[in-house]
Amino acid sequence: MSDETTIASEGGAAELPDEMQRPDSDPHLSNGDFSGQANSDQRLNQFAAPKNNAAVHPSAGGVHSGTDDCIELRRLYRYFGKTKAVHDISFSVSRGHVFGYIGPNGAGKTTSMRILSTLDLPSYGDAFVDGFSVVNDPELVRRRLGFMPDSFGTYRDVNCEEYLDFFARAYGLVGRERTERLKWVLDFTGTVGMKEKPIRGLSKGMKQRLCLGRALVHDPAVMILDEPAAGLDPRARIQLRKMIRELADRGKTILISSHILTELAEMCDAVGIIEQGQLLATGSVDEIQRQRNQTREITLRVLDRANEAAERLTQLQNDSESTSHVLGEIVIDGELLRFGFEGELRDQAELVAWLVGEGYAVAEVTSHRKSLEDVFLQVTEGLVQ
Ligand SMILES: Nc1ncnc2c1ncn2[C@@H]1O[C@H](COP(=O)(O)OP(=O)(O)OP(=O)(O)O)[C@@H](O)[C@H]1O
Repeated sequence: MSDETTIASEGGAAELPDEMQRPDSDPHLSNGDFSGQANSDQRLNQFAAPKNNAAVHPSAGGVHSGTDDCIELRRLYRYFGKTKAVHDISFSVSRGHVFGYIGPNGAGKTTSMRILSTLDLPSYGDAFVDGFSVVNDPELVRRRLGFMPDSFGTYRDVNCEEYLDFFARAYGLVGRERTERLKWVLDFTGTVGMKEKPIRGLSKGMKQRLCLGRALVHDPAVMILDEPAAGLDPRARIQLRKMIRELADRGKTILISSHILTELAEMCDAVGIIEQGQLLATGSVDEIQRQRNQTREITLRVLDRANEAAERLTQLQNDSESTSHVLGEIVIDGELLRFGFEGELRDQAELVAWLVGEGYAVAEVTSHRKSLEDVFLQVTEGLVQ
């Protein structure tokens, strides 16, 4: 996680080529309105401008992408001196989808999320939230976005309800609308029972719920969640996962970073794997697994003559040069034969049929692709800048 207070002093983009330089500023110091600065930089316009098929958003008077992409990163760069925290990242997330952002420590996840949340500016490129540019329309972005940072703020002495009420007021909610919204948020996040508790007395899981509530209080279209499950116990993680899926089913678009890869695999419609500021792979978990890894792990339970069956399989692999599948080394564990298998499901079915045809009693077949965790380890190299 980056330190918010260091942005202004360390925000140079020294390594970027001249034509890609953007004058830096601290968005906090500029009172959140840096659209003037961005507009004055003509070099930004090629990326801040709408796509060819873009339409003008009628109500807000700004620019809408005209597509169903609710989050879009377009050739995004963020350098801190020599550190390429984000280097030419582009991807988009469709409305109502959950996108998992996976990467090792220091990969650039928080940096990109902070840019999307208008807490930092890109060195080059742009990002769009519900069609609005974080560079040119940060105010419009903020109204559509709920950000859950990976650390809680410092409001320790207020209680949970006062905390949520403060943010609801800050977003301009008044009267019955505010009361009803707060009630919904407390209900949805399961924080009703602790609404009068001071924040300093909350456990980690309770704080995470409250933080999610804060991000939801103005009913944003887009949610950016930076490692929301960090430090939660298994039950709380399952509950959080359900909440996130439910929010997506209600039409919210969600970008979520996590180190708990199996969790992301279950919850996300698509994932992006990032390392050293670069996007190494993107797509649905299934697509990435298929692209990166044709290998399935197969386990067969062969009754009576497992050793002999293993020998015949190895012989078959060595003899037939023309087969479309490849068998890895076979590990024998009693009745179980385990091996990697590169090929289609149909090839696998044919292999099992052949064994049965040869008279072996194949009692069980299990086959699965490598997990997201395996693919992650295969794609990334564990490099740190
Ligand atoms: N304000 C800053 N000043 C200088 N360097 C920074 C700053 N913020 C981030 N960095 C650097 O940018 C790189 C990416 O950091 P970032 O926090 O985005 O990674 P991350 O993927 O979120 O990591 P983690 O999973 O550990 O939170 C790191 O090398 C980090 O040291």
